[in-house]
Amino acid sequence: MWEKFFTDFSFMENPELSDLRQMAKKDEIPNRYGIPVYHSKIKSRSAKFTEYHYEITPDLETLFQEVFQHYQSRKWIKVERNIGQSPENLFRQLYIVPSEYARLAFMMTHNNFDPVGQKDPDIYIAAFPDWPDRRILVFPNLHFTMILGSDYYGESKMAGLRMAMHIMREERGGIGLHAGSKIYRVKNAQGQLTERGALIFGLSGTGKTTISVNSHNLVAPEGVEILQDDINMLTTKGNSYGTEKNFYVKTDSVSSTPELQDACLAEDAILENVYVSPEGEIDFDNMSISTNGRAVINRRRIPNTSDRIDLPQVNFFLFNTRRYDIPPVGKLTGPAQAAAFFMLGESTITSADDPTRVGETTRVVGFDPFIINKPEKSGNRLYEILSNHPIDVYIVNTGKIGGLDGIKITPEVTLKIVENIARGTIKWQYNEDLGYEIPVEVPGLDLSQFDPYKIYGKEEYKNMMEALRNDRRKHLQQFPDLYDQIKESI
Ligand SMILES: Nc1ncnc2c1ncn2[C@@H]1O[C@H](COP(=O)(O)OP(=O)(O)O)[C@@H](O)[C@H]1O
Ligand SMILES: C=C(OP(=O)(O)O)C(=O)O
Repeated sequence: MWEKFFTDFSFMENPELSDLRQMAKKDEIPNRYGIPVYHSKIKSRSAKFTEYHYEITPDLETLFQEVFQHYQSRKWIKVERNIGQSPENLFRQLYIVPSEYARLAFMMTHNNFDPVGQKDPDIYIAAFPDWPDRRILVFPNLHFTMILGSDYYGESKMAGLRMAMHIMREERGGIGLHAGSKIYRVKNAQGQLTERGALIFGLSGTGKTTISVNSHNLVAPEGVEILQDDINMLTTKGNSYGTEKNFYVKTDSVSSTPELQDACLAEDAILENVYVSPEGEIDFDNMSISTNGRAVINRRRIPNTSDRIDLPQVNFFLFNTRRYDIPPVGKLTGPAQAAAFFMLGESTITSADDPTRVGETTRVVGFDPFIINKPEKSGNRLYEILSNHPIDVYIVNTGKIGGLDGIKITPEVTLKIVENIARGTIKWQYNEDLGYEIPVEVPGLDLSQFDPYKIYGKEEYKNMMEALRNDRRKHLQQFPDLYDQIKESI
């Protein structure tokens, strides 16, 4: 019966962007830039209200009927878009939403690719933003997501990408990753120009976008190419397909990220839950509407982008981790340890997650809150890919060292480290206490102020790391299908 949502309502099909903006005009907050700004009722993803269903029970069938009847007389918009650009790996997505919520259809249309070519839908999303109960129902086997009671665009966007990542793992032999992508064209230690592809992982607020869009002030013939900032599809061949035509960035970092500023105030930006003053000024740093202000921006307005979004070869991963007890960077020992750190998904809670719990440790498999089920399957797939391709994996600490009031590892320090990773110019040494390599020397940087042994003392730090590694091993025991292969590496 769920299919009826996509066939039996009265639809306006694939309206033009300009028509969608017109239809959403009633929701716009006027501003001096004349760009669309909307304030939604729900301002972040409803993770606690997200349910996964593998069969349609009589209760769900009744819910479908009730919802269908309630919305039957409404006018609807149907948006057909592509996730991904390569004919070899794209996903056709059907999205329906009542026409009162044209702003959501507007953002979805802007964010994704035109549906070139004939193709049956791979992904179905039906949004009922004004249903009185909030429930996000995910049906992995049907490739269908039903959004009840949320008008936050991120819920609709991630419904599509969450399902695409699942299909990638279950049906296409690869793995969907919560990671941005970029290409470095840099001189290595021998002075030769090399091209290195990077995937940048991290939970919300840990610097994925900051690192993904940065130019590192490289000068031609050196340079970067910015590909994606959120979701990538890694294949067993070691290449990675991008997913989004444009970016849906958090606007709290716009003021400190010059690469994003123009794009966020351009005529083709769409802002969500960003503050507008009574005089019509847009203020990204004013969090009174939400700490989760967002913008769909034209990716091509970010310097160093091109039309391509796919990464031909992945050479290294960055696991962004915001912690208070590890050095600014570490190099993992090999595929088993990389798979272990992927399963650990270690970080601390940032203000993007919950401003009242900043600093608490958290672990999310794959640094990815969008894995639907069987996380070990993702870990095993990654292990397999890393075992067959020489991909180096680095832990990048974008937090502080020495506790909540400790020494801040600034974006400048992190960006210099990442540049040197790309060049291959860091001198590494194995550290017994951490169980992986840490830098002895990073050209152009003095990392001595971040030395944990100076901050904590030799004995105390050794004990702290021993406790952490024991805790990691204990945590990983919940993944028995992978544990035996990775336990020695921790
Ligand atoms: N060492 C660091 N590396 C990267 N970002 C940092 C660092 N320290 C602080 N930040 C700040 O943290 C925020 C990270 O936000 P963002 O890059 O949007 O994260 P994400 O894309 O992972 O959600 C930015 O405001 C950035 O300036
Ligand atoms: C859209 C979301 O995902 P991300 O933070 O990865 O952009 C979200 O979590 O609301």
